[in-house]
Amino acid sequence: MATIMAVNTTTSPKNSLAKFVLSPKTRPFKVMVLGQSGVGKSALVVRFITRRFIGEYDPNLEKIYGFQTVIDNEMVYFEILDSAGDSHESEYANLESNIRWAEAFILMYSVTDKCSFDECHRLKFLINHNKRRRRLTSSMRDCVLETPVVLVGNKTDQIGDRMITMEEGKRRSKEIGCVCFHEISVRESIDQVWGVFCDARRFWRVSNKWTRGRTEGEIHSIALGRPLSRAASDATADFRTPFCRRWTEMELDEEDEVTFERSDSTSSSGQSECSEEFRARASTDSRLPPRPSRPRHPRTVRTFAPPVRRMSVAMKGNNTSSY
Ligand SMILES: Nc1nc2c(ncn2[C@@H]2O[C@H](COP(=O)(O)OP(=O)(O)OP(=O)(O)O)[C@@H](O)[C@H]2O)c(=O)[nH]1
Repeated sequence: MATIMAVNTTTSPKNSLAKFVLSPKTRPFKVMVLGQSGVGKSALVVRFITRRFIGEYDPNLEKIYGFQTVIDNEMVYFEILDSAGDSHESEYANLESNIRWAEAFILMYSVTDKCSFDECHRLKFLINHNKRRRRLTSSMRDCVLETPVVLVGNKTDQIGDRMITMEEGKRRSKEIGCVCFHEISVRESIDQVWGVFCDARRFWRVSNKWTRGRTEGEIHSIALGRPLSRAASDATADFRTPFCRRWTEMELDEEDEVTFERSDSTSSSGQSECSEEFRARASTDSRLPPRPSRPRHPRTVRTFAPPVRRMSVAMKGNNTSSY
C-alpha cells in the first residue's frame, strides 16, 4: 500500500496533501514531469500519489511532491517535480536548473492537442542539452544510456477529440530518443499511471546499476527481461510484468522492422499499415508509407557497345553536339 511520505513544496501546494519530512538518510529518486500547460501533469502526479483523479488544479504552480512506495520489491522515495506548463523566457533558467536537478523525466502531451505534441520535441532537446553538459563533468563517462525520458500521451478517453494517433506517438518517441512510450488516460486508469512511474524508475535503475561496460543493446535486453547473465536478469525480472501496455525503444525498433517487411509484401496493393484515420487532421510530419523495395542501381541491359566518338581537330571546343 502506497503512503505519502513527504511533500516538499517550492511554492504552496495546490491541494490538501499534508507536509512530511524525509529522513536525511533517504536518497530520493528525483522525477520531473514536464509538458505543455493543460496536458494533465498535476492530474498524473496527484493520481499516482493519492489514487484519485482531481478535475481542476491551480495552473502554473510548480511544486515537488514526496512519496514513498514499493516498486519491484524495493522501497522507493520519489521526489516528483510537477513543473509549470507555460515557461516564459524569464523562467528559462529555472526550467534548465530543474532539468539538471532531475534523474528521470516524464514528458507529457495530450493526444487531443497537437501543439502539446510538438512541444515535446523542444523539451526533449532541452533535456538532452542540460543532461549532456552535466554528464561530461561527472564520473559517469561510460554510461551509455541517456537520462531516462518516458514519453506519455494522455487523455485517450477523449476519443472523439483525438488528434495524435498512437502510431505517431510511437514514432515520435523513437525519433526523439525516449526510453519508452505510454498512452494513458489519467482519468480512467490508475494502473496506466502507475505503469509510467514504474518504468521511469526501472529504466533509471537499469541505467545506473548495469550500464558500466555494457553495450546499448545489452541494456535494452536487460530492460526487456531477456536473459543476458544471472546478475542482469536479477535486475530485470519485474520488467516482464508491466502494469499496462507500453513500448520501449527496442520494441519500437522491432515493430519498425516487422512493419517494413509487411509493407514490402503489401506494397503491390498500395496498402500502408499506418492508420490514416487522423492523419489528415493531425499529421506532424510529411512521411509517406514506405515504398516498395527495388534494387538501387537497376542493371542496364546493353545489347551493343556504345559507339566511340572521335572528334576531329576542327570539332574540338565545339559543344553543339547532336549526339
Ligand atoms: N478527459 C481527461 N481530462 C484530463 C485527463 N487528465 C487531466 N485532465 C484534465 O485536463 C485539465 C488540465 O489538467 P492539469 O493536471 O491541470 O494539467 P497541467 O499539465 O498540470 O497544467 P498546468 O498546471 O497549467 O501546467 C484538467 O481539467 C484535468 O481535469 C484525462 O486523462 N482525461
